[in-house]
Amino acid sequence: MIAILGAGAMGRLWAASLPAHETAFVPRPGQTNTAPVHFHFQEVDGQSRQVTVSWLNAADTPALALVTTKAGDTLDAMEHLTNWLPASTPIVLFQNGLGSQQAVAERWADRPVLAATTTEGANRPTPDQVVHAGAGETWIGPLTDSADQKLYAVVARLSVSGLSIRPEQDILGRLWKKLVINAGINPFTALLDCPNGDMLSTDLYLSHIESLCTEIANLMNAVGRGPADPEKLRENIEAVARSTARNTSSMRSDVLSGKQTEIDYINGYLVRLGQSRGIATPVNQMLTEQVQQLSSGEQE
Ligand SMILES: NC(=O)C1=CN([C@@H]2O[C@H](COP(=O)(O)OP(=O)(O)OC[C@H]3O[C@@H](n4cnc5c(N)ncnc54)[C@H](OP(=O)(O)O)[C@@H]3O)[C@@H](O)[C@H]2O)C=CC1
Ligand SMILES: CC(C)(CO)C(=O)C(=O)O
Repeated sequence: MIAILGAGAMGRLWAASLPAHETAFVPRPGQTNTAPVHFHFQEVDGQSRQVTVSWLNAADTPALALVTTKAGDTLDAMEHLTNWLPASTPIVLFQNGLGSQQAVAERWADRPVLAATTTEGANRPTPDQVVHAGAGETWIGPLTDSADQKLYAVVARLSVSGLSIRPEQDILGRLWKKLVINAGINPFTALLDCPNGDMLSTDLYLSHIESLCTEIANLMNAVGRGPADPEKLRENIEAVARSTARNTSSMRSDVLSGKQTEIDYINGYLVRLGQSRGIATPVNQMLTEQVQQLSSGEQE
């Protein structure tokens, strides 16, 4: 049995892709409605099928747990999850950005905690519909000592889904690469309310991207994630913006649907890191504050 904490787009993608009856969603504390969850799942090729997923019950002892909550919900949600899980059960964190993964790994340092970064794309146009919008790759790697020996078994277990999964010893390195892309695309597209490709020609983007990349490179070099060259970071950001030109970024999508964004774990993480290292991050700070205002409805 694989427990999935977070029955949103990503959690449902995994539930639909793994063998039927092998997964169960973890209920929230005090949740009374434990009727199975039914939803329509649309595959990448456009075919649809009905999926049914049960809720975990007290008698279940999951062999693996996937945590597919948003970054900001993860630490609280994990408190509840760990009551259900044997101490040896591997836990895989799927959050974007950085900060939440390290917080979980520190809090549960004795448990096998792993992190994943994925380029799979899933969305939920209506509550009972999930669309697998794009096939990608998922990289999984250990965050705690006891996760090391579980890595290959976890990858094998999840590969049954048919999704492309690979082991990655330096998962924090991969998360950093994704963080750079998200930090350079997500806040601009949310503030400009535009698809990824359209930000590239805007004044907001053009007047800040050079300084943003310099701030990120300074941080990467300071924390041993270098050598990082601002010009190269910019090229990587722009290559992804062009290859996903018509996409709505997850941050723009969160703002449009009135959800909490993950800005605090993307540019906000970089601001906190800068504060702890004495490195100035004014552009990251400005973007973080503006997106926070946007999603709290304070912006005019
Ligand atoms: N969707 C995608 O294509 C991708 C997503 N990711 C990352 O995966 C993570 C999840 O994303 P996504 O699935 O899109 O987000 P969603 O908002 O669709 O799903 C998150 C789910 O977690 C639930 N949740 C929150 N708190 C708890 C809790 N305490 N206990 C149980 N469930 C809880 C939410 O419930 P409720 O809605 O009721 O609040 C929601 O159903 C994010 O970090 C995202 O960046 C990464 C790459 C691609
Ligand atoms: C790469 C990018 C920017 C694609 O939209 C993404 O990961 C996101 O939207 O969060």
